[in-house]
Amino acid sequence: MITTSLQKTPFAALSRLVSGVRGKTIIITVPGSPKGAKENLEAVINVLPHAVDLAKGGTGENVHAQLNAQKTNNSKDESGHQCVHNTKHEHHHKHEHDTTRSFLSDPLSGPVTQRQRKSPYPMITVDEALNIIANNAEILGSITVPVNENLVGMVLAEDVYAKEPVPGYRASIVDGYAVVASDGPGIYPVVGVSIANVQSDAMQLKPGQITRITTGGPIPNGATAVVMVEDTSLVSTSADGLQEESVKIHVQARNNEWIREIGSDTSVGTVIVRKGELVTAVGGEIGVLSSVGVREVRVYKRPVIGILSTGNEVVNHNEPELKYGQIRDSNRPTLLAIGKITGFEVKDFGIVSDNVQELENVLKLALSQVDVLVTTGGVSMGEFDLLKPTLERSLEATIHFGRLKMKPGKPTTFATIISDEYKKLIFSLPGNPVSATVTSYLFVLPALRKIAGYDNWNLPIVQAELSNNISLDPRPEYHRATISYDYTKGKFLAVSTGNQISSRLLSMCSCNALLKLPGKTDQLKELVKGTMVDAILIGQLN
Ligand SMILES: Nc1nc2c(c(=O)[nH]1)N[C@H]1C(S)=C(S)[C@@H](COP(=O)(O)OP(=O)(O)OC[C@H]3O[C@@H](n4cnc5c(N)ncnc54)[C@H](O)[C@@H]3O)O[C@H]1N2
Ligand code: MOO
Ligand SMILES: [Mg+2]
Repeated sequence: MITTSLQKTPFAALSRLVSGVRGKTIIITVPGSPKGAKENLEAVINVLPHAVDLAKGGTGENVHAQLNAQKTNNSKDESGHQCVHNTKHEHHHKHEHDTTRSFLSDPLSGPVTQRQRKSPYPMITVDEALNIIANNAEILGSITVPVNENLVGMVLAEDVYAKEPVPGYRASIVDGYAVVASDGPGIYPVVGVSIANVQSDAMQLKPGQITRITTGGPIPNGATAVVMVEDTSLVSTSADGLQEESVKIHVQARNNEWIREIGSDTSVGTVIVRKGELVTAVGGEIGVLSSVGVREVRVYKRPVIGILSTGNEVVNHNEPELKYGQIRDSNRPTLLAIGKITGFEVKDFGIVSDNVQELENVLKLALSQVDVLVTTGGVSMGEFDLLKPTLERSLEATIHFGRLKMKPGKPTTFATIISDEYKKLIFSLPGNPVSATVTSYLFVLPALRKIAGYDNWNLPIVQAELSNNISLDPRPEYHRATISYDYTKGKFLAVSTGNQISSRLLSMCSCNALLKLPGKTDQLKELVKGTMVDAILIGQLN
């Protein structure tokens, strides 16, 4: 079965087909895919009568006789095993068992002549891909965490209410004098001082009296307003001249003027943050939670992301010198930075060579430690592009898609694997640096946001006007641009970052938006300056 499959794809060498005999029963395992199952079964179906005969304890002579009669071509290998070649099978080349064994030990030595020449993955649209990802990205559960600056980027797993009122006591909004408003303007004795500080109890104020008060100071019982110090004048002092004895109030205070009532900023029971809302870096959520005495909140667990680069030619970016054919790893530093800045915990799994065993080992190690694994490189049609077969065959991952109708990012691959009861997501992004970066924003980030519990996990989109003509690509393009708001025009303007080839990382520099451009048609070959397009915001507006 493997020999036949190898003529269709070198990945057959990764297959773990097992056949054997238990008692008198022949057991043959075939791959799960209908196509693979059919091909493999067809490869052995003609020898089954012979095998069954032998398994039943027969000599095989009957079958030999039949097969000979059918002019089936038999040959014998050195070990004496029968090797039956199906007459229907056409041999375009000589294949020997030694070669087969070497395929098995190292698929990379499989003959390139037998590689697949068409991708077996259907090309689906970006929207279809996003739907598939959304259906697989699940919340990981929730944890209780303290309220502090580390809460930024987390999403609430519960509605949180104010436990205490703010302010907790009637407080002055200004520096001045607490008065009984109905007393009106006039000269009054200063009977006390209420500064913003701990106090044993509220002071008492009777009509005809005033107290000095500072901003935030507790309003004495009986006071109904505060008059600003600017609206008063000193009349008399204590004998030593250090204290105010009486003060003239120049204005008519209104009832409750300059007083913050208990709970007037935040009343008990107010919803501060709702389930599904993000604690932003703007600070409001953390500030309010702190102000009302909420010391802990329940938030969704944030996914831990693993990042690795693949490729024999890829070396650490800080390598002092490059050998001929080597390339510095720009994908890993980029993706680590994106993961970190968007608020997720990232783990670095380094650079993995294009070797099935090494890939399998590192992928397994990474998947034991992370919720989402992001790899770059090795997903297209080259004979060293091993991610897809390794994921499917060595890790038993389910590949949901392996080719997208988009530029950059065509070979973007998405797989899942059930591990530790959780469904883990694997994004195998294309190796081209721009493709890896763009697809990490378009696919990985929304998935992370959905797992982290965001109500709205999609990236924001605004409309922007093209500042240049742009020729369209046959595939819908995610064109890198810098957008900024033009106040005179009252709209966003988009300036292309130049040559958009997927290897040119400079096109990502100063880019804050991905323009969604349609694929080229006979009717529409370019978008002209002035056209309004959707711009997916991936960076800050400056
Ligand atoms: N016959 C076909 N060839 C290619 C197709 C296709 O459909 N048919 N697709 C092309 C497209 S589109 C892309 S995108 C790339 C994707 O390639 P892979 O994901 O297989 O990535 P590699 O082959 O490993 O590398 C591609 C390119 O990127 C460089 N690279 C890889 N990793 C890094 C890194 N960490 N840092 C910097 N640069 C990296 C690598 O050296 C290659 O130049 O396939 C096309 N081919
Ligand atoms: O789709 Mo590839 O990502 O153009 O370069
Ligand atoms: Mg490749």
